[in-house]
Formats: sequence, structure tokens, C-alpha cells
Amino acid sequence: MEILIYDKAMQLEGLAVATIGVFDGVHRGHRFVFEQLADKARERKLISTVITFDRHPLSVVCPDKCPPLLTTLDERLQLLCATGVQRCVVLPFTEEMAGLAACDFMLLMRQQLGVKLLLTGYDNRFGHDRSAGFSDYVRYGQEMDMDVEALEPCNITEEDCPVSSSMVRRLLADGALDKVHHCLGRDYSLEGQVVSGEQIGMKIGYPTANLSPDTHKLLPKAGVYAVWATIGVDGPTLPAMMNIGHCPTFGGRPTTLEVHLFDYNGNLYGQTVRVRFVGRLRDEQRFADASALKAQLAKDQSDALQVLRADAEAQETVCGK
Ligand SMILES: Cc1cc2nc3c(=O)[nH]c(=O)nc-3n(C[C@H](O)[C@H](O)[C@H](O)COP(=O)(O)O)c2cc1C
Ligand SMILES: Nc1ncnc2c1ncn2[C@@H]1O[C@H](COP(=O)(O)OP(=O)(O)O)[C@@H](O)[C@H]1O
Repeated sequence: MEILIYDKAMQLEGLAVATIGVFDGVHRGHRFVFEQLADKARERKLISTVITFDRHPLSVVCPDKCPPLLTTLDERLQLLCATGVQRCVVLPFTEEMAGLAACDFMLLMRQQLGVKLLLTGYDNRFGHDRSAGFSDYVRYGQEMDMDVEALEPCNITEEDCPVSSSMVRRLLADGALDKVHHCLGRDYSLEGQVVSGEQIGMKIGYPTANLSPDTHKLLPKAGVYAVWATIGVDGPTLPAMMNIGHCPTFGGRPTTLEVHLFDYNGNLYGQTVRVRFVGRLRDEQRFADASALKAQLAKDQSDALQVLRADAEAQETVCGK
């Protein structure tokens, strides 16, 4: 996939079929859209193009209402790459961009990005003038030689509702990992730099890498999780358990993300670790003392291993098909 960062002088070659959105999470509903994009691209011999923003528009337009995000820009681009989309244009979402009316925005797409066909949902709205809707876009399109067609509604549902980024955010806040997996078509994951903590973990026999993820990234519900942990960009992936919480046993702290990797004994400070959330084991608890916590951690380890073994077996079954 060709990734292009928009600038005012941009003049792309070739004619495109495009769709526009944040696509936070690149969930199954989004991928259904990209399939339609690919079909149209083949049918009309156009370049399949996703137009997205470098940040969530709400972070500029109304920061108080901007939700924590399922994916960073890097994660979104990587996931988009895997969909087979040919081109992705990333628009820096500035105040100026936010001020563009839908018609001006369409003109930009037509003149600079070569968009000949725009695919949009009936209820999708873009541009400063939120009053404009699908029939207006069709009319504007006619004036600038751009076809505008409606996307088929999302056919992937969870509890009879179409999958959406906000639904996945709610499910993560509830710790409902199975449903999250269903909506995303994969496990939720996050990456963080390993920073130093209070040096208690090593003393109780469970060293934990304290992760510092992107500040916009959504954290799943507080509690203890079975995770796969990958060290660095292409380091090993190891079974692990993770706590998201406040460590009430040791007096409480601001939210920390701590991961203990099984069968590992090395220095992770300064490295990045990516965790893939496979199962939620329990809520965080306050224990009477460190040895009571330690006993629980031993049980967590065996519970986590059971969940991760089942996950590995399920993967093998899928891959072996
Ligand atoms: C899998 C796991 C589960 C944990 N569960 C709890 C818990 O229920 N209650 C709690 O107070 N701390 C819990 N902790 C956090 C430990 O208190 C924490 O790892 C310890 O304080 C070490 O902190 P440090 O890395 O800053 O030294 C858990 C840690 C892990 C890795
Ligand atoms: N199995 C392991 N899982 C996680 N971290 C480990 C492991 N073995 C060694 N480490 C190292 O130990 C550090 C954590 O030790 P800990 O005493 O919990 O200190 P801190 O409070 O700074 O996190 C990690 O950042 C990592 O560098």
C-alpha cells in the first residue's frame, strides 16, 4: 500500500475510488467497506484509496468529546496495509481542514487526489457544514465530475447492532474480550515503552515490565489478563500475564500497566513490548500482604497458561485447515 501524507501542493496521478473516515480499530465493519472499495476499483479500473486523518477530528473540533482510541496512526496504517487497499492518503487534521465545507473538501479530493468515485454511507457526514447529506454530495459531485455512491450498510453485527468503533470501545471498557474479538476479527492489542516502577515486583519474585502506551490509546477495563507479549519489533512472543490497575495492596498508584513474562529473565527497560489481550482472568484486589498477593499471582500464572494454551491450539487448528 502506498502511504501519502497530504500537503497543499499534492497532485496525485491516476483516478481513484475513495472512501473517507478515521477507521479507528480497522474493525470488521471497516473491512467490509474496503471490500466494496476493492470491488469498485476492479470494476471501474480505479485506484482503491482510503482517505483518513492523522488524528481523530474530535481532538481538534471538540477535544472534550474525543474518545480514547482503539488504534494509533501507525497501527491503523499497518492494519490498512493488510486489507489490500492500494493507496492511503493521510490528511493532517488541522483547524483549517476542520473549517472546509463538504463541497470544498470534495473539490480537494477531485482536483488533488484524483477521486472519480466517492463511496460513502447514506448517513456519513463530512465537512464543516454538517447539514449537507448524501443527496447534497451527489449534487456537488455532478458539478465536479465525481460520482458519489452509497456503501452497503455494515452486515457484521454484535447483538443485532452494526459493528462500530464506539461499540468496541464500550466492550473493552466492560472487559468483554470475546465480543471485542468478534468485532475486530482479532484480539485487541497495545504497545508501550518499558519504564521503571517501584521495584517491588522483583522482590516478590514476579518482576513486571511497566508499560507506557500512547496517551490516546484506550485501556481495557482494569483487571488481570492473559496476554501474549512480543518484545521489540521482531523479538520473541512469550506467554504472559498483565495487570491494569492501581496496585491497592501497596497503597495505590495512578493507573499502571504491568506485564510479567513467563520463563523470561532479562532487562526490558527502554524496549517496547506489545501485548495481545486473550482472556480476562479477574478484577484487581487488595490483598492483606505481599505473600497473599504472591499466592494469587501463582494461581493467575496457571490460569493464564491455560487460556494461552487453548488460544495457541485454536490458532493451530485455524492455520492447519
Ligand atoms: C498478573 C498480575 C496481577 C496483579 N494483581 C494485583 C492485585 O490484584 N492487586 C494488587 O494490589 N496488585 C496486583 N498486581 C500488581 C503488583 O502489585 C505489582 O506488580 C507490584 O506492585 C510490582 O510493582 P513494580 O513493577 O512497580 O515493582 C498484579 C500484578 C500482575 C503482574
Ligand atoms: N519475566 C519478566 N517479566 C517482566 N519483566 C522482567 C522479567 N524478568 C526481568 N524483567 C525485568 O525486570 C523489570 C521489572 O522489575 P520490577 O522489580 O518489577 O521493577 P519495576 O518496578 O521497575 O518495574 C522489567 O522492566 C524488566 O526489565
